[in-house]
Amino acid sequence: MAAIKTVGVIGSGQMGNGIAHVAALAGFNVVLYDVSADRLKSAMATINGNLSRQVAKKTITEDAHKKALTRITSSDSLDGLAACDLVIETAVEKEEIKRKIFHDLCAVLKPEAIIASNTSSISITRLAATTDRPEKFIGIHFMNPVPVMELAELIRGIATDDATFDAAREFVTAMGKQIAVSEDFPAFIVNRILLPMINEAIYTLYEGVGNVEAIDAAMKLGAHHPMGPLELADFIGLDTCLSIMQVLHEGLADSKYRPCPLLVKYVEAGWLGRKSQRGFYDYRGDKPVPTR
Ligand SMILES: CC(=O)CC(=O)SCCNC(=O)CCNC(=O)[C@H](O)C(C)(C)COP(=O)(O)OP(=O)(O)OC[C@H]1O[C@@H](n2cnc3c(N)ncnc32)[C@H](O)[C@@H]1OP(=O)(O)O
Ligand SMILES: NC(=O)C1=CN([C@@H]2O[C@H](COP(=O)(O)OP(=O)(O)OC[C@H]3O[C@@H](n4cnc5c(N)ncnc54)[C@H](OP(=O)(O)O)[C@@H]3O)[C@@H](O)[C@H]2O)C=CC1
Repeated sequence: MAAIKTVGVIGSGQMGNGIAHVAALAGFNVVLYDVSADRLKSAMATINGNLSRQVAKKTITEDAHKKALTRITSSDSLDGLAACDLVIETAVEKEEIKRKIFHDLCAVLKPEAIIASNTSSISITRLAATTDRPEKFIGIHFMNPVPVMELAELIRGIATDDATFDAAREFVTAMGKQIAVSEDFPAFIVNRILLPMINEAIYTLYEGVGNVEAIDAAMKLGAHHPMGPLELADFIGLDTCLSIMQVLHEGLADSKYRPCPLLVKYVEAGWLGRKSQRGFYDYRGDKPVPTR
């Protein structure tokens, strides 16, 4: 299989801009695609800001910052991804949206290109089956924030071939990440363990066992988690948390994965966490304020 030089990233939200950032720093050419030009503009500003933060902390040089930015181009048309060797899909965690993206992508992408999904939970085999190349389809699950977290999970679908797996492993290693290989089960490894813990924290709040501050302090100070579970839920995005719990609940058919009704209500209200400035904390002021 030819070496990966140009990487497409679909979706320029927090994961898409993080993957584009780290791939460009690692020397890959990146084409960042999103449906809205405004979204792309704000993603490029975020990448620039995060690179500047690394320069200020002296973890990269100003020259590396400048070169990384020149390697990223943005496109609000899928045609912009035609020449990519690898395309990583990082759009919202909704299966029907991802299926439509893969259908449209296959029409423009060169036949030898690899397609990856950064999905947090959805079956790689099922997503692969919506493409014209299931053997060249793989799950590459980066963690948030991508520039900081050391891990990416690699998930083969039933049809993924060895050449695709090896190329994905080489790419992730070149990005400076460690790999954990997961079988294709709902939510893979990290989220199979992490999300039920977050969902339980929301039940703990729902049942009045503790308030937001007490629950987060308990897990930060009592279990040395870097963020409390409710702060982390806001950081991940409550829509994404709910989608992952729904995939676990439906995929494993066990009531222990039932999404907490309070999580459902927050998502229905459009309170999605940091990205909408309101979740278990209110982010509209100088510092986050617990809401319960
Ligand atoms: C849902 C899924 O599908 C899978 C997932 O990703 S689950 C989520 C997994 N992620 C986690 O669990 C994150 C838990 N939280 C943490 O590890 C830490 O709170 C944190 C690393 C995010 C921030 O750490 P902190 O000490 O509070 O903040 P801070 O000192 O400002 O930052 C530490 C580093 O992270 C960087 N950073 C923080 N937030 C960042 C962001 N959003 N983007 C890029 N870089 C960021 C900082 O630049 C800093 O870098 P250096 O160490 O090189 O100086
Ligand atoms: N958040 C996390 O901690 C992690 C998330 N993931 C996974 O990564 C993916 C993205 O998550 P995240 O970055 O947090 O989500 P965000 O909501 O931050 O970003 C999603 C982006 O996708 C865009 N989008 C929506 N529909 C389309 C489409 N049809 N084509 C292209 N782009 C589209 C959205 O645009 P708009 O807002 O305009 O709709 C938005 O810019 C999900 O599958 C999630 O499960 C994986 C690891 C960690």
